[in-house]
Amino acid sequence: MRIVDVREMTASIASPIANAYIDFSKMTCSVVAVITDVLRNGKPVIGYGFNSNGRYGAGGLLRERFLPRIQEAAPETLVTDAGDNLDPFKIWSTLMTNEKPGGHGERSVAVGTIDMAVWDAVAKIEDRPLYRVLADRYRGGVADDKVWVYAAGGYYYPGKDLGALQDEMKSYVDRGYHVVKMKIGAAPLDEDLRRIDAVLEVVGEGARLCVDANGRFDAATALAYGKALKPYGLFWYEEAGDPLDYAIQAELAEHYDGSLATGENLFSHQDAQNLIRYGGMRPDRDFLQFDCALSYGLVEYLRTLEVLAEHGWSSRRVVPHGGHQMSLNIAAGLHLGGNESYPDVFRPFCGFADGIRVENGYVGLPDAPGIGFETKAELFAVMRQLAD
Ligand SMILES: O=C([O-])CC(=O)C(=O)O
Ligand SMILES: [Mg+2]
Repeated sequence: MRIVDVREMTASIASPIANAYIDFSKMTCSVVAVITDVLRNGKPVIGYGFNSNGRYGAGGLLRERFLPRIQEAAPETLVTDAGDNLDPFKIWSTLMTNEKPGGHGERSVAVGTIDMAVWDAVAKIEDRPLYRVLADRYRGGVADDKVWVYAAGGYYYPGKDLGALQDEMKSYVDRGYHVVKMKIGAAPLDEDLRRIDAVLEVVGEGARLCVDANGRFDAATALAYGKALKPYGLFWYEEAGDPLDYAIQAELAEHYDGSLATGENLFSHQDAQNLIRYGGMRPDRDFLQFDCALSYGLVEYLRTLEVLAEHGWSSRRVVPHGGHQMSLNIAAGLHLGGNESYPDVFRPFCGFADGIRVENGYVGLPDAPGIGFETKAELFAVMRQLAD
């Protein structure tokens, strides 16, 4: 078998929401299709991927550098030795030819998007859901049949008052979520505390709420928030300082004894290792949020999980950013702790299979081959444009 074409396009995920660092008024997302010559029901098997959210589409990198490397490679160098399926590891090495180490920048987004499409194709060619493929390859055949998810939202947007924030959070609880997440850091501390109090009126105890500062705070502000948040007993306090400032993270961990979470803006296993070495993260209570789509894909994620294991971290402490079906498959197949979910924001690149409801904070996965994009009509309507 072989790859016959790789295509990309840029889709908009613009909306008026804002976190403490950016608004999403111009946010875009790359979508990639890997088209193979394998036929199912007379149609070619196509793998799809997209680049999660928070980093813009990587169309320039894809068109100028990464897709040509696949197109120019001898087809037999991209498949398994038996020649019966794509080999994500060989494709990854081809993509990374003549790339220096370090300074990971956003090429990791381009590679992560292609990697997602490759794994979708691999599982479709095996005619099985990706999480089952992963469990067989890496976890002795045992997949989790449901994944813990939390509802991420609570953004700032023009005209949004406390009542609207409460309505939003109540609707997540009504839809089966047990834990919700809201943004902090775009307002002064006292106003954020009023927002937190308002959300807790709706969701109940602090253990059902995460807060996310999106890397906005300097050390003093991170600590001041930490002090004010402590009595709430929150589920976690996320990305307080700059994601690459491990000293802030470590200092916060010394003073804040509740759970911390970070990692969505770390894009390689080396960066993950630096966080573990220097960021003061505690394997008994903290959470790691690396997002494969932003960080060189699942091939690299496997290396990241290995590094974590070497440092004594359980894969159950990993709860990826991004709320996408790829991470949901990885969570179920590789025994992560859960996955983010965006019930409402980033449409249509949010949410999971149509018709599978969240129950008591857990969501199941469809039995469809691949990642399951075809089970999410609104998203697949965008992706399939690349097939025509
Ligand atoms: O607002 C964003 O950039 C998304 C984010 O941090 C999250 O989902 O944790
Ligand atoms: Mg975040």
